[in-house]
Amino acid sequence: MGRTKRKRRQKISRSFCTCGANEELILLNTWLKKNGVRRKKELALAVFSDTGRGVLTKKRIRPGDELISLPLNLTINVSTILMDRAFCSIFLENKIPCLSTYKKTVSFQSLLAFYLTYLKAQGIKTKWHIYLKNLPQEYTVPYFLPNEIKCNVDPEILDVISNQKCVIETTYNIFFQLLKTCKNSCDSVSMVQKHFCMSLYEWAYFTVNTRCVYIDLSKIIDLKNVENNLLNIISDNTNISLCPYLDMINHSPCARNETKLLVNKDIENVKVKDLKDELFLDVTFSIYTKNFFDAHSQVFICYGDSHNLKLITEYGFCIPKNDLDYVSFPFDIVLQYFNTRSIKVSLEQINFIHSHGLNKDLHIDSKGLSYNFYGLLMVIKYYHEKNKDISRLIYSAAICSNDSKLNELVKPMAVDKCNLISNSVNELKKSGCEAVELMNCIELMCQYIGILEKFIKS
Ligand SMILES: C[S@@+](CC[C@H](N)C(=O)[O-])C[C@H]1O[C@@H](n2cnc3c(N)ncnc32)[C@H](O)[C@@H]1O
Repeated sequence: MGRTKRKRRQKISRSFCTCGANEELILLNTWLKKNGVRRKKELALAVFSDTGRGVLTKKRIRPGDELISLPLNLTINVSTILMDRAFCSIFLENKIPCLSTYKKTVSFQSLLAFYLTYLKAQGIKTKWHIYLKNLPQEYTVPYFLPNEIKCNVDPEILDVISNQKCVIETTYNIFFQLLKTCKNSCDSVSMVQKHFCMSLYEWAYFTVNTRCVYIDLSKIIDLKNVENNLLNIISDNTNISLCPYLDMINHSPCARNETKLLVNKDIENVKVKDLKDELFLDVTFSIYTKNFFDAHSQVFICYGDSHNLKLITEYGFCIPKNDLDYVSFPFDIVLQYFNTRSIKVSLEQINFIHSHGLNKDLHIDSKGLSYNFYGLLMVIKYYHEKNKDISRLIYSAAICSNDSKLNELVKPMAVDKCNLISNSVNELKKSGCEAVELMNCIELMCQYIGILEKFIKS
């Protein structure tokens, strides 16, 4: 390749602009440095044309390199909440006996979101205000789509949104009630009482959803033997934390990384009552990459092997032509379909299907029918045939699943679904709405159409 061509190519691949002059980000960098963040000097924040804001490396990065290391007290984790006496008082000094009334009813994610609204309400009075200022103002998840658009969005996506709505509304109502009946009237509590509203809570919920990192603190803090503690209302584990700067790194399915918690050996099983901010100065959370990154390219980590339904609904972005995508067929819909085609399914067959778990994970992906879907169709087609040991047949399906008669059995259903999705996509395109969250839904629905068309042609 000649020099001019090489230069032109470099220009094309450098589709980003750095954020060096952004005042908020300069403040964030200064604050992080002052508080002990260690990160590769060559990392800088930049806005990329394809992924938006992310982390750029100015020099080549190699597998094994540490990207960022944060002292634990520079992350917002379960101990941050437990050490915040005023925040805890909302639950512990309340007219409602909230630890028993709401015992195991609130997910840690919801509590962390509530804590974020509490911090946000403090304005510049919280030590986190520079971090909070640099968080996105809004999120591109379909949860925020207007109702008139949602009616044409795929039911799979709508299912996730409706679960999110249910969790958000239930926990919002609990926190709203607790703020009303809280007996502590210190400044920080009054501030959150004044500012707490649904839009702030939704923002906080999706901030946590899109940015949290898994950190298991169970070896450091004794979170089991706690009575009369805010933790009593938590229904799940507390292993998620907000990590400034680390949460600026975007996702790539090809990225590989690992995290390490480096703990001073004196710190072990600390009792909740003994928690102190200084304790965690010597505990650091580090992330290491296992990839090469060229100079002047974006650094990525992997948020987990995720199909687009999850990426779109939980994180607000999608990966084009994601191999992990699949089209689901709920069992009751499949049964309805058999009914309309006069394909008889006996009670005996239904029992067999349930006892072998073949009523779950029924889907089609780019390789064809899922194992369970294939097994289910075997039961439908061969269960009553003499000389066929159905259990053995299902077992053999794990090794070889190329009975084209079984595909034919459900192709009309795939055709119907494909047409339905195509019509909905056309309606969505007609809406004129160009919001990222809608474009992502359309991308996923088109991916579903592609998967189904391939299956129908097979
Ligand atoms: C942990 S944050 C990463 C930093 C974020 N871009 C920012 O500006 O603060 C996760 C969010 O970044 C965006 N994101 C991450 N990976 C992406 C990708 N591959 N393509 C597009 N957006 C991505 C999504 O909005 C996601 O919710």
